[in-house]
Amino acid sequence: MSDWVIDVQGLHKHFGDKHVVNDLSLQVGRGEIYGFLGPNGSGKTTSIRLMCGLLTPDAGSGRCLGFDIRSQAAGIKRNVGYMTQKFSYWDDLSIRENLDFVARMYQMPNRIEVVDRALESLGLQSRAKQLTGSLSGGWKQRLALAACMLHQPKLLLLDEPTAGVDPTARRDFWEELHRLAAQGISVLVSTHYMDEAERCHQLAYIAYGRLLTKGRASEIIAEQNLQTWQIAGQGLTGLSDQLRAQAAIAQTVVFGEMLHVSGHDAARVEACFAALGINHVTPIATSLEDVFIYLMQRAQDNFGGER
Ligand SMILES: Nc1ncnc2c1ncn2[C@@H]1O[C@H](COP(=O)(O)OP(=O)(O)OP(=O)(O)O)[C@@H](O)[C@H]1O
Repeated sequence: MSDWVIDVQGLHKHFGDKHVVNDLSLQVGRGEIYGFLGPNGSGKTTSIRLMCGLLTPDAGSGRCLGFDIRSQAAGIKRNVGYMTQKFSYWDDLSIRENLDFVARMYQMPNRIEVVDRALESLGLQSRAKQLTGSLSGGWKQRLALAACMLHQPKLLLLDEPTAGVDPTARRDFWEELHRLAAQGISVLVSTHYMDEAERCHQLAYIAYGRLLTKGRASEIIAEQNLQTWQIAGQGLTGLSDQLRAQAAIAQTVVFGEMLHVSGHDAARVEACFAALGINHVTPIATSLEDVFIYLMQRAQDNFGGER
């Protein structure tokens, strides 16, 4: 048996004539936090569902927690913790009742004890009787995480777990994920947040159903071989358009009062700056966000019309 917690090859899934997942191969190791990124509708949720046996692939094969994703889906479902994109607990049940419901679903013999332990680790014992609907977004996400950990899964599949949650609550949530990873639990997590992507051990970027790149953040950045400069100031949109029209400029992105300009050939990019009389330019490290914007743009150019 392979050491991978997730090991899938060549997965394909169509919905009607839409090719939603196109040749996905992915491996996730023990204790690894694996980030799954990509624009809306790129196939992240569908991929997660294929990997945990909730959907059957049209083609491809693989294992999750050692179970075959096609023939042993029930085993996977019993052994993973899956946090769906939408909060899926009952607002009009108390916190304890929601946790107890999940413990019943997993037919846990020692329900009261398990729920008590979860409440304690959440620091919510004193609020156990509070209606779940009255919790803040951040607390709801922590409750959802605790609920999908009740049966002590070795793998968590988290679909945009922190969407719409404030930065402090997101930070707390990620600290918890790292604590779990340090205990050997693997996490596959989809996100749109760059700071979260940077906190993952491994990343995969998917667009139009295809995996465009995977690896550590530093490897993904290095692989694109982009050099980046920053221009500070006002009225950067006009300058951005002007620069983007130059063949040597691969990409320009405005971040508030900063413009990031990227290209593959430093001498040619600097020649553009000189020709346009731009002299307040600082070379900076290319960020993960620069690279993802670049990959997305190229994906649109390459196969944007296919789906
Ligand atoms: N059950 C379904 N039937 C038909 N089409 C579907 C179904 N589920 C997803 N799709 C379509 O498949 C595509 C990929 O959807 P998916 O939810 O996997 O993307 P995603 O990357 O998770 O998006 P987001 O970031 O918005 O959550 C979308 O075009 C979506 O409308």
